[in-house]
Amino acid sequence: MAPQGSQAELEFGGPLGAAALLLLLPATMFHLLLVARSGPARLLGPPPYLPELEELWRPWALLLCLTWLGLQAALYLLPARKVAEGQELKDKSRLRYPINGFQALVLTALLVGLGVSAGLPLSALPEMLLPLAFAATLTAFIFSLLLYLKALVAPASALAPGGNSGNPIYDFFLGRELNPRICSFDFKYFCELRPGLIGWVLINLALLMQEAELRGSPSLAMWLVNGFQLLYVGDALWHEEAVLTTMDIIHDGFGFMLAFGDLAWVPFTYSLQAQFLLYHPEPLGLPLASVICLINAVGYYIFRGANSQKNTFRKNPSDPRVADLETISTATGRRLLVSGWWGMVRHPNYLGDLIMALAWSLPCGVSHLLPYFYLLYFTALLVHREARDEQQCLQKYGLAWHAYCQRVPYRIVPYIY
Ligand SMILES: NC(=O)C1=CN([C@@H]2O[C@H](COP(=O)(O)OP(=O)(O)OC[C@H]3O[C@@H](n4cnc5c(N)ncnc54)[C@H](OP(=O)(O)O)[C@@H]3O)[C@@H](O)[C@H]2O)C=CC1
Ligand SMILES: CC(C)=CCC[C@@H](C)[C@H]1CC=C2C3=C(CC[C@@]21C)[C@@]1(C)CC[C@H](O)C(C)(C)[C@@H]1CC3
Repeated sequence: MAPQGSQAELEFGGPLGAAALLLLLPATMFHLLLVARSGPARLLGPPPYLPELEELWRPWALLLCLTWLGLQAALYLLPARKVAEGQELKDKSRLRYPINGFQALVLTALLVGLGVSAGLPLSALPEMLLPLAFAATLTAFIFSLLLYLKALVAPASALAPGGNSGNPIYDFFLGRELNPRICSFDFKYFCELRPGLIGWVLINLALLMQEAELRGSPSLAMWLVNGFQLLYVGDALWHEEAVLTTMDIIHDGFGFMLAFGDLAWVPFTYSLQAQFLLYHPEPLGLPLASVICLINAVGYYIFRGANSQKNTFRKNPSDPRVADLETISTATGRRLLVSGWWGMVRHPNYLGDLIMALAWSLPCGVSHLLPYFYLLYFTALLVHREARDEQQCLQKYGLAWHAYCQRVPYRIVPYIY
């Protein structure tokens, strides 16, 4: 049986914060979906109208959602080019994970291509976003409830460091079990990278196709947003193994926050720029488009460089690509990089990610705040995430972390933050 009432410090404002987020996150998502299609598209104003339950709840939407999850689960179960080992767990064991996410993306693209050429009306998807988002939210709620119940019978060694406070709302939100699995099927790893991320680019593509139907061809702004975000998703799946060292996989339990985040929030709010462009076309000239591409390329260069440098170093510190970098030792035996990307700021990967977020919004112009929602939300998420990670690193590395902070004083943006 799981121990109750763990003494770990509560995050996200404790049970009250978790209860507020349980309501606020879905409400924000529906607000964004409604506002994006409204004429004024005012992020901060009231929604244009409140939809009736009949507009949200459609059994076919739930069926479509479950079919999508089933398809992605089937692709996950296909033979993988590689099986990777995760970080060492409390009981000293390591879990094994299939590396076939990019293969799932390519196979999904082939299936969708075949479907479209056989008459599948993909461009009708944008009209279905509201009921689909409702179905995805419902799925995430029910799924999180099942995960919570599953954790009741999990051994103590399988529980996450947070998410086991004894308060049911807080634990339901944060997630109790670290790596919930049935046989070798890992629910958190599966959800983190596949249905939501691939769903996001599919929604983007449907918006691009509908724009082509409405206006004769997709706009340059729509091409850029689709291209940038496809690069981001393709990159995540290509470097799938790197997700095994992220905070979500190593530290966070699998509860409502990640289930809703992965299955509903990512596909329906990360596609906001493309949604906005469908209803609010933005003329974009080649010179400005080139500058925006350059900004995205700089962001991607920093993001990929920093993430790959850390992953290479964590996998094999004597790899020639990182062997010359300066490091400091810690009492745990693990070393910390203090030169290269990780000597510039303490989270260079967040900096690159934020620069890309700016490039995704710029094609939408500056007439509305709405397309900049992702940048604002993401800044808040990463600042909060950075603080959580600092806390965890301080616990892990103690004095060595202090030394690293002295050596590299800025967190995300050099000389600013
Ligand atoms: N698009 C989105 O919505 C989101 C994207 N992201 C992206 O996901 C990626 C992963 O982010 P996240 O999991 O938060 O964190 P990181 O990948 O930055 O991992 C943090 C960990 O890296 C290790 N580390 C920190 N400093 C050093 C150092 N100097 N040398 C060596 N190791 C170090 C520590 O773990 P240890 O020492 O134990 O290895 C630390 O806990 C980022 O690129 C982020 O931008 C994140 C959230 C949302
Ligand atoms: C507001 C809310 C619902 C919070 C939940 C946060 C999640 C949406 C994000 C937490 C960490 C994430 C990561 C990615 C997507 C968003 C979530 C799930 C990620 C898969 C995006 C692609 C990147 O390349 C990545 C693999 C590094 C990244 C990992 C973290």
